[in-house]
Amino acid sequence: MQQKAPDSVTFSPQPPGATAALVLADGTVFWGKGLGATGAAVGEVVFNTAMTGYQEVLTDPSYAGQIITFTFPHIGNVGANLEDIESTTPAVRGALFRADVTQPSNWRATRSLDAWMTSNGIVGIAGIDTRALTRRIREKGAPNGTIAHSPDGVFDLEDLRRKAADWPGLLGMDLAKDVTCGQTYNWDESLWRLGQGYGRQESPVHHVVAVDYGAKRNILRCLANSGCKVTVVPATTTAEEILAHKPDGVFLSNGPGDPEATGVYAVPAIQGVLNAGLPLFGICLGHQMLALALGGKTHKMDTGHRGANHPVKDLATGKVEITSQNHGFTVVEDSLPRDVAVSHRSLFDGTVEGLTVEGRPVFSVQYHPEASPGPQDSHYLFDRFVTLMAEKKSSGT
Ligand SMILES: NC(=O)CC[C@H](N)C(=O)O
Repeated sequence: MQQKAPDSVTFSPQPPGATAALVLADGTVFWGKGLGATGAAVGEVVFNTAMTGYQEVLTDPSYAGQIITFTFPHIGNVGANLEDIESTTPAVRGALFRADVTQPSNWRATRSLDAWMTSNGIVGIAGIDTRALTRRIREKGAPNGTIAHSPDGVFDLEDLRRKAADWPGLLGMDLAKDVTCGQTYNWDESLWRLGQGYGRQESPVHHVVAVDYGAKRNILRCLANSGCKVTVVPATTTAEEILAHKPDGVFLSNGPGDPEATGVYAVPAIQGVLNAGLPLFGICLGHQMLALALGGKTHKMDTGHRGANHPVKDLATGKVEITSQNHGFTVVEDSLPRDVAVSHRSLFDGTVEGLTVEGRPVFSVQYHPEASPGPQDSHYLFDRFVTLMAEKKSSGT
């Protein structure tokens, strides 16, 4: 959310030993101890309530343009490894922690979180009053802020404040273009992991084209493990190019930024795929852009959903799933055309969490059935997609 810069600000005094600061657009300063990369980065300050999986969270490309406040106080205890990553190049702008990051204690750790953040260019602060910051985000919405780590303890607070105030904010921002893949490739787990054929499907049954708006790896892995050959294509791929791969189904990935902004080029492609009658499955940004392609609207939430314990009701079965979430935009229910039904709903705030389309093999969810991190209650959705592809094939249409 863009904040208007106040005319003059009195900054809170720098405590002795403070080597990092989060400076919000309105001049509020949270002081702490720097870790990870040095320097400054601007972004929207959000919070995530997950108690585990910090490395997956920090590497989720959907966090491009955002600084994450971890509400769970002890982050970094199991260090960092080469496997628990959702992308190779983290897009997050910074990370805020309550407790100091200690030396890792875990057999899988190859380095400390601090060292891993440094080598990945992520600026961090420990010792932040994350409760106060989270309450502020809940009360006033996600502010724009600058995170700065300066080992010599020298800060130009007004410059940092102005950077935050001048940043245009996520509304209207297309960030998928920054995190999508540069070229088409086939998902192959063995390319990503050491060790032979880990999770590999020897004879995939269906061919899925996955449009990468900032896809988390575990989504591609879940598709592959459900029996799919997965061809990953860049965000700007047209409908004709997608259809030229002769897929059995098309998947629309998660991703950062404003769905309307990315939708400028993604929606025409999605509409082309819809017109071809192919089975289609969307997650998070993919869900939001599917809604746009069907004629609906999205809007920015006051407080987004970021965590690993969000209850969602499946309206068809009445079952409640505990879900992993990370989104700041949502589909406007009233904007949906008559043939589009809400299939899932958040039990936190009643917002739309899933869509189905009457008479078409098309569905989407706002949350993350691939978890990473989080519970796997919603994994059945990958099977649902596979079933739609199988039915389409056997109907011969
Ligand atoms: N995880 C996602 O795909 C996020 C979608 C979108 N950028 C949002 O914040 O709502």
